[in-house]
Amino acid sequence: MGENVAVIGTGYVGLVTGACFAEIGHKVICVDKDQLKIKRLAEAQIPIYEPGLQRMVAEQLEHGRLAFTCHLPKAVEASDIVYIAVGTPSLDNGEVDLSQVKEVVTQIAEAIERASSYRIVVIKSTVPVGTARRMEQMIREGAPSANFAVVANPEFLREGSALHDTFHMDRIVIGCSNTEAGERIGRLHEPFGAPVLYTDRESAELVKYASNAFLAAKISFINEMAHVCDKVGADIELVARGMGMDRRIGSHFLQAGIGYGGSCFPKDTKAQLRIAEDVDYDFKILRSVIEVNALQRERFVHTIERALGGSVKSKRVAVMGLTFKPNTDDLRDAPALDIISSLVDKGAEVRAYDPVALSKAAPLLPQARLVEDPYEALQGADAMIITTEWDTVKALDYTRVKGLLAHPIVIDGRNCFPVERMERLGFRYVSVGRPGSAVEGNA
Ligand SMILES: NC(=O)c1ccc[n+]([C@@H]2O[C@H](COP(=O)([O-])OP(=O)(O)OC[C@H]3O[C@@H](n4cnc5c(N)ncnc54)[C@H](O)[C@@H]3O)[C@@H](O)[C@H]2O)c1
Ligand SMILES: O=c1ccn([C@@H]2O[C@H](COP(=O)(O)OP(=O)(O)O[C@H]3O[C@H](CO)[C@@H](O)[C@H](O)[C@H]3O)[C@@H](O)[C@H]2O)c(=O)[nH]1
Repeated sequence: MGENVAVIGTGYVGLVTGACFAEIGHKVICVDKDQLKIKRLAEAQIPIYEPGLQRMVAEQLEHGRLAFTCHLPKAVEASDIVYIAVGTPSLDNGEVDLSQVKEVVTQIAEAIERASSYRIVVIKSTVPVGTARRMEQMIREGAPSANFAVVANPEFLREGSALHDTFHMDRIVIGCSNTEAGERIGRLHEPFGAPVLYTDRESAELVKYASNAFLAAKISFINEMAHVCDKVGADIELVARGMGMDRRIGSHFLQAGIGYGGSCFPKDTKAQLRIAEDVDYDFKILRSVIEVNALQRERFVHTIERALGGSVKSKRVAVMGLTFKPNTDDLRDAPALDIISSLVDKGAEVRAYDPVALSKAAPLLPQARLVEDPYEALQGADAMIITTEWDTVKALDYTRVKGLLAHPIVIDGRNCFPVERMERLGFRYVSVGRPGSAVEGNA
């Protein structure tokens, strides 16, 4: 049976959640305080690049199963289940900024009090352990006579494959203190066909941070192994493949490169570290994971310097890819941004290409020339630098690329090509952790 669901916050998570719930037959109202965004969404104009999402939103709007509003109280009144999917960014000290969550919880409490019928409030935003319990207290204080339950239901989708991830979830984690409310949230998800794990709310909140921290650890581990490979002449791709064939390890998240970025791993690893510190626990592994990831960007800049004879001063470089990974236009904590800033500080002239994020990147990169045509970026450059493994970058005509570059040097932070292929084409090819493509000198 379809439920009436309100989703508060129309960022990646809110929008994908709302559209997918509508797709499986629920009636969904998405709420945001950004009026312009809501006006555009109501016309099926999507502010993010996410394959398939625009079409799904347009179809669900047409079917009348999806609506958009700025009016939170009305949406809560019209719904039995209220999802919170607002942002939880990092503060400078690594702590999670819960101001967006607190703001909506206050408004939800007022609306529930007025509605005077049962509501399930679900926190989907990534929040520190204990937040669901504190939300319940906040709502109780703001709505003393309300009948409600608070459930923790963290989100595990990845940007760029968000719809696929939602329809092929490995698991749904539902943290609740009230079994009936938890089971209703389980039934809400039934059409997705994923296994459900019911937990207490604190454990559900921690599953989210633990999962991101563990995946980030896999990445930092393989990046450290890549440095060892460079020094001993082994091939990180083969090492990762050999490790991944062991089902206890698994083959995912063992791609060496320039480190993780994005809106989640950097902030969530810092938040988990902070959560541990708050209970007087020094989470040593996680501290190293974060440190290694920061170093990875610096090391890549040193690799570029060494490949260009020791300095990038007055060198022109073409940077391919700005987003933190392909198939998204999200630039939050994208490694390319730090790498470009550092190259510019060291005196390089940077031209950068990205297939979808140039307009979002323009205010963030005033020091670089942003170009829509990758070949224009490469014309006369001293080196090509690959920072995001976009298909459009991998599919360039590399014979033409070689002809355009002033020096045939490709420094690939994402190991896009077999070393032999690039050598055959006549490039000096520098990549991560592979024999024949390391650059001399210490990392
Ligand atoms: N982005 C991802 O891939 C991803 C995946 C899993 C989990 N998460 C988590 O999900 C949460 C949301 O992430 P996101 O990337 O979608 O966030 P976002 O910052 O892109 O979007 C948040 C939205 O909430 C809106 N908002 C803020 N305050 C509001 C209010 N008072 N009323 C109505 N709307 C309000 C903002 O206008 C914005 O549109 C975060 O906790 C994040 O850690 C994100
Ligand atoms: O083997 C790998 C895999 C990923 N990355 C990098 O890691 C970052 C994150 O990638 P990915 O996890 O695919 O993207 P996100 O969209 O940030 O998704 C992560 O963060 C989300 C927000 O919490 C979670 O919901 C997802 O489960 C989790 O994968 C990117 O910079 C990737 O380039 C690597 O360097 N090597």
